[in-house]
Amino acid sequence: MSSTPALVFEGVSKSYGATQAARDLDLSVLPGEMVTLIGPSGCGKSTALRLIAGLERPDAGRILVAGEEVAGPRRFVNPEKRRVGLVFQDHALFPHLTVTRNVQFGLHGLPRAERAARAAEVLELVRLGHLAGRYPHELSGGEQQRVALARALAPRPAVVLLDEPFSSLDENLRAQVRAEVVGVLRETGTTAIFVTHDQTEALSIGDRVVVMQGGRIEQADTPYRVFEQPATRFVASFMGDADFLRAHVHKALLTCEIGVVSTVPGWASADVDVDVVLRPHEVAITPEPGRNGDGPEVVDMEYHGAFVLHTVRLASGQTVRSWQPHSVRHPVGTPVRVSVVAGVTPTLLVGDHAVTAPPGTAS
Ligand SMILES: Nc1ncnc2c1ncn2[C@@H]1O[C@H](COP(=O)(O)OP(=O)(O)OP(=O)(O)O)[C@@H](O)[C@H]1O
Repeated sequence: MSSTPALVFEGVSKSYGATQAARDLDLSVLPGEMVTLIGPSGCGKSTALRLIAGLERPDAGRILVAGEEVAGPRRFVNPEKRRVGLVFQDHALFPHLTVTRNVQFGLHGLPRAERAARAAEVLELVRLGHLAGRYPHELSGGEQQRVALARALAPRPAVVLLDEPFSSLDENLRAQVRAEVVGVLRETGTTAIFVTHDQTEALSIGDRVVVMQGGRIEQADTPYRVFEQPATRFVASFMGDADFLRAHVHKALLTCEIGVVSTVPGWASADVDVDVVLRPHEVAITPEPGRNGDGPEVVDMEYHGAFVLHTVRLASGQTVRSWQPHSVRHPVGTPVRVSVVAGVTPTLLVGDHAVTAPPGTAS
């Protein structure tokens, strides 16, 4: 496999009037890599896709697809000339064309026999060969999405862009179609950029997750690091539930309102205030029946089926959340002791940024 990146963004910016939809984006995507793009509404995900597809021109920076500059200060390659395939949320199939003709649509440069052969090949790949003669309205939503994928793959693009491809499908179908689409992309070693609103989807299908906010990339990292070592306060709160407690590190011990949280190796000479990020699965609670005085107390219990989310109010008034297995249900009002699950190394923040070394030293 070539080591030339399938896609490169170099300092790419794009504004619409006063709105900076993409700010100085840098990203390099390897061939075969699957990248998920996530962030709140309006953070610039679609703009990033539109820039790659050539539906927008960057104001600054360069974009390369498979080593070829497709957008830059002196160059702009039209969408149809880029080696980029598109799959949208609403499938965007031509209603008056059969499945085969829809798939052949992107292959106009080829001789007729080759077009037919390639369309048949990609329809087999998405396991829809038997439905080649049908029209889009004769297909289920999941089948339509597989046709859209076949059409995007037919011209052998260097990158396939998928803009919320599963969001119009109902929840049960979504998991199945997602598995099929991801399977085909993996099987064919296709480089793919997925835009999604769904944190679990972003973490489960991405080799890398790119978290955006306000037109910027906050973190581009493996799913594990994005979740377990968020780079910023925003990433910590956006990718999963998180509570933030004021804390202090002294003599390499991290303490906060709930007591000693963990040791912080390498911080022996530090004496600093930080915020500690606690996720509900990292917080343990133990009932203290009959305890007197003010202390942590369950103020909410939400049953989620396999797990029960307990919200606990600490003496300071701040709340933390704790996931418990489904059989553990501490009713509202239960006095509890709160601690951090053994072995957890929580993320520490100074201001809005995660720190791995005491402030003022090289991290
Ligand atoms: N054609 C346009 N003209 C003016 N402003 C635009 C245009 N397209 C996007 N924007 C603005 O640019 C910002 C980024 O929009 P974009 O569609 O990229 O966000 P998004 O992350 O894809 O949002 P969503 O998740 O809601 O689809 C938003 O503030 C949006 O209002």
